[in-house]
Amino acid sequence: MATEKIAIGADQVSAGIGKRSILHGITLPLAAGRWTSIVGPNGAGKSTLLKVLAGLLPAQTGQVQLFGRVLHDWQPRERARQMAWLGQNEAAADDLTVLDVALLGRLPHQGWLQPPSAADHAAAEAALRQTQAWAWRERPLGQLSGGERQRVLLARALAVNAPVLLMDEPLANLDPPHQADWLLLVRSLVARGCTVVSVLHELSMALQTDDVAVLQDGRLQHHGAARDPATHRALEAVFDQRITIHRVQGQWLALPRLHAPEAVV
Ligand SMILES: Nc1ncnc2c1ncn2[C@@H]1O[C@H](COP(=O)(O)OP(=O)(O)OP(=O)(O)O)[C@@H](O)[C@H]1O
Repeated sequence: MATEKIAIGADQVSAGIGKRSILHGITLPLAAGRWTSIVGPNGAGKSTLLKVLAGLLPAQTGQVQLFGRVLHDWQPRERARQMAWLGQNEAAADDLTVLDVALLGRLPHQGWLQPPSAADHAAAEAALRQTQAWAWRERPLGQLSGGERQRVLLARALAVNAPVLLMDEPLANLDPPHQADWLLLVRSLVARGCTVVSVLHELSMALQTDDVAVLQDGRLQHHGAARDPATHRALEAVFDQRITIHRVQGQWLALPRLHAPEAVV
């Protein structure tokens, strides 16, 4: 990894909220053109780490670099063009139409008080088509189901056309076919050089990514290739051996261990 170009990386990052310390000395360089999932038990600090990488929460010590430049040295608009964000349970104005929501992803490309250009409309349309949400473009966001809404918010992030895409629980509310579509979509973005970082609870989905960062109690326990047995052992360990990882029909799957580990023969 040392010779690879790093798109975004945390260097000795510690962070917290109020007086609560959440992340402790995390160093996580993420190579350009790779897809990394951040996984770990509830409360491990996954969302907090993603927010620090996005610059939405300041690091208390250490720093985050985006394409070799410290995050707070970037101009906000310039940074917003480089890095798109899809948060968990994102608030969005329910009376905006689906098309207007997707166009919000184009704000970093627009001049102050400038209306969206033809290029902005084309990018929003392409993003909505990619998530199969174009047919709803005139509908208010508030009238959509949870999964439909998620696909529109994903389109808003895609419309940015940023080289780095950070997503917190992007699969929330998506049905299995749309989860599979999302996997294929992200694969195609990564094939075109995009760097993707996603917090994923669904371990079998996380095992489809290139690399896995395993967090526990605010510390990075492991960072390695999704196919590496050492990564599988790290995952089983942070989940108290309550899951096991198997290869089934060419894919790695995490299965729940239904008996306590000591009872397994
Ligand atoms: N606003 C907040 N104020 C205080 N503590 C917080 C706040 N937000 C999160 N925390 C705490 O920080 C820790 C890490 O939270 P975080 O949301 O990053 O975990 P996570 O790994 O994403 O969890 P989950 O898998 O449950 O989504 C948790 O113990 C949580 O209770």
